[in-house]
Amino acid sequence: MTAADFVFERQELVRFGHCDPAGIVFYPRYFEMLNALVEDWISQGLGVDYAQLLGPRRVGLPSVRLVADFKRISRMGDVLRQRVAISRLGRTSLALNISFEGEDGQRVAFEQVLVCTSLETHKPQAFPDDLRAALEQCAAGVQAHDNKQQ
Ligand SMILES: CC(C)(COP(=O)(O)OP(=O)(O)OC[C@H]1O[C@@H](n2cnc3c(N)ncnc32)[C@H](O)[C@@H]1OP(=O)(O)O)[C@@H](O)C(=O)NCCC(=O)NCCSC(=O)c1ccc(O)cc1
Repeated sequence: MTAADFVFERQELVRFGHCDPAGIVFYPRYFEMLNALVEDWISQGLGVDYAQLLGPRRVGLPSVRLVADFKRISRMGDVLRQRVAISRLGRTSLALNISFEGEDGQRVAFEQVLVCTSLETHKPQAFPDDLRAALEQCAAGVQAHDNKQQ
């Protein structure tokens, strides 16, 4: 995964409330950071309001697969660079690679698969048109960038 593959990036400060008595990030807090990152990418990066999607539009994006590799510890006051890459866009599913990095290198690497569902039936359904168009545009941007590199 190179920098050109990432479609969304931001920084998050590690706070007191993220840490355990050992003074390092407690791993469930990383999953909360991951969830917030994906919500904000969809709303801010893709321009599809996540609260509207889950609320009035009744579209869910539950995770069906989530793998985490914890490579280095993080402490209060660290700034984590958080980056999202699309590894596969299917009919109803979206596979992501997500990286949290500190000054010493990668802290956590996630592989996540989300599935688009109806919150009425909790069954998989195709992505709504606006979300699919934004995801396709995002993935195509990375592709175009990759082609330029070659
Ligand atoms: C989501 C499901 C309805 C999908 O049903 P399935 O029977 O698996 O559907 P399908 O077999 O048709 O698969 C659907 C797609 O997912 C893909 N899929 C399904 N499982 C997997 C796994 N394990 N790996 C990769 N891809 C998968 C599959 O390949 C299909 O892809 P497409 O080709 O792109 O269509 C069902 O798996 C389910 O209900 N799982 C439980 C989900 C759950 O409870 N997750 C944890 C809680 S969700 C959560 O925390 C949350 C946080 C924040 C939010 O905003 C929303 C939810």
